Amino acid sequence: MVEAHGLVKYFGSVKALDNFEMSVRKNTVHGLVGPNGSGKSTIIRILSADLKPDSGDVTILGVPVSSVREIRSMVSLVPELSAIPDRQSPKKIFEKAGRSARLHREEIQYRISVLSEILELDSLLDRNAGELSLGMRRRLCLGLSLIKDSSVLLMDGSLAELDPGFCVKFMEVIREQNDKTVVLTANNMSVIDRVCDGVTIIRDGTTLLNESVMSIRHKIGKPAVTIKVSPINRAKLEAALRQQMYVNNLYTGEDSIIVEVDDIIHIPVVIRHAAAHTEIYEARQTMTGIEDLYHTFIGS
Ligand SMILES: Nc1ncnc2c1ncn2[C@@H]1O[C@H](COP(=O)(O)OP(=O)(O)OP(=O)(O)O)[C@@H](O)[C@H]1O
Repeated sequence: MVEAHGLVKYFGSVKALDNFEMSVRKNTVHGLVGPNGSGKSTIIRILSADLKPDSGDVTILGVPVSSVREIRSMVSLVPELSAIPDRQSPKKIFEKAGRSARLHREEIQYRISVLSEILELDSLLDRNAGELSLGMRRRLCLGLSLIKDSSVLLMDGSLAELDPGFCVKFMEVIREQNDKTVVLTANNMSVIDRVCDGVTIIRDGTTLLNESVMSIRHKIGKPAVTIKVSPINRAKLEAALRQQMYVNNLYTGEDSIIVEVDDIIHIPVVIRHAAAHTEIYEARQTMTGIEDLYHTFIGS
């Protein structure tokens, strides 16, 4: 549905995206997670046809992002908080957004009533937006992206300051509509674990993992060992481990490897195997889970 392949983007001499890859399935909520400065906003800007990549292919529902007009009609970017005027009421702000989306008056009023109920803003519609709490202004931003009926919602940090219970409920409403795909960015895995169907982990503009959250969850609870190893012979070690019957999965981070095994008794065997190939700096028994994977990948 959203496909990004071999994306490269420079800002002057800064390489913000370096061969970035991402696949997002239709009608899913997909998280893009990575440390500060890893390239998340750059990707969101490219997906919203606000920024051109230097090279690579990006399509949304088969349409290349270079078809700016078509992409903008399919995609809605949740506005930043700074786009909310303090001295106008949420109702007026919604009405203005509805008119910009060329909706009829009745349609605008209908959408305001539906959205304000979903966003629990009904009792605040006539207040000045500047008097609303931060979370309520965030909800208003989400509502503004929903006033027109777009197939793709892009949320760049838009769930910050929102309580987790609301985020889960909100995404359920989006899922029930059966025709919306969400790409959201986050700096931590808790939001991904709660609301996403798929996740892409990015570091330094490069994709480290693109997988469904379900398949990651299936791995939770499986015994694993995280080993920090010397780079010498590391590739050979990884190839050798992949050959072992007792190794279920192997994830490679910058300086460590997570080896998921079928039974806890195989953990010492993995460590012996690793020691035969290269120097081990640290070995820690873990259970594979979303948080573990993330920290291994980004090296924190
Ligand atoms: N307009 C710009 N001009 C110059 N450099 C930029 C510009 N936009 C982004 N960058 C650089 O590109 C890299 C990626 O930035 P980006 O904003 O995409 O990261 P991010 O993952 O969204 O970060 P954060 O989590 O802090 O919001 C950074 O090194 C950043 O300094």
